[in-house]
Amino acid sequence: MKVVVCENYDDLSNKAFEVIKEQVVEKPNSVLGLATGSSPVGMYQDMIKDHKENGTSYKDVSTYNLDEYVGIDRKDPQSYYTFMNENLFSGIDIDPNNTHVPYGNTKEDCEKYEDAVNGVDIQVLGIGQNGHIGFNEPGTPFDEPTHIVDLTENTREANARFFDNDINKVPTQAITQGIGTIMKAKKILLVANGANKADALKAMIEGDVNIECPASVLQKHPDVIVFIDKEAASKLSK
Ligand SMILES: O=P(O)(O)OC[C@H]1O[C@](O)(CO)[C@@H](O)[C@@H]1O
Repeated sequence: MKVVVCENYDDLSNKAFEVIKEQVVEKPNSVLGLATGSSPVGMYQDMIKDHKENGTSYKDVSTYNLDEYVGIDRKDPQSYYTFMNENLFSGIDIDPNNTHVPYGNTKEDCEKYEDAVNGVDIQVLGIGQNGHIGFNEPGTPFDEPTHIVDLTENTREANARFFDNDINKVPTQAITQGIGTIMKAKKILLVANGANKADALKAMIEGDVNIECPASVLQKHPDVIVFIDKEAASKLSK
């Protein structure tokens, strides 16, 4: 696992963007695994800016997102489908038919998505304060495929900021790629910033590989690059 401590959020976003750009320029029909949450927003802004200024094209790129709330309308402003359209897809030349965000709440919905997610070249990840990746909460087996998950109180509290600061408005379940799905990606690019991620990053990078910190599984992946700011790195021993 390569860990790069960056000056600040803009710096880490830009470094992460450069990795994506290199991938897409080298292989125009790349498959990107994408994440929501606030962490990758700066990287998405850099992708949009670069597309507009330098013409980097995403027309042959396919994307598969990690997760979506259960029971939310796709057009809801807080759905991850809306998030991706607003924060990335509408700003680049990607073919909407090549973008995929999971949806549904049945075993069949999960199996269908699991079968569709194939050949991901780079998987972008954020990390939850409790070490979750995608919506794989602590205790999730490492070989789990796409599944429906009950969100923890901690995750719902962290996401209440998007729901008028009212935890009761935060959905209680999500559909998420499993850790087994995520680990199949050829390369993993994790971005995180802020002191509230410092414990999770310490457990992910320096802790035992343990299902209590889902992100610790990344220690077993052969090609992981982590871009974090100084605050997020503040609890690392070196
Ligand atoms: O980037 P944020 O907003 O801190 O979120 C971190 C993680 O939490 C989630 O948004 C889910 O709660 C993940 O999708 C994301 O990786």
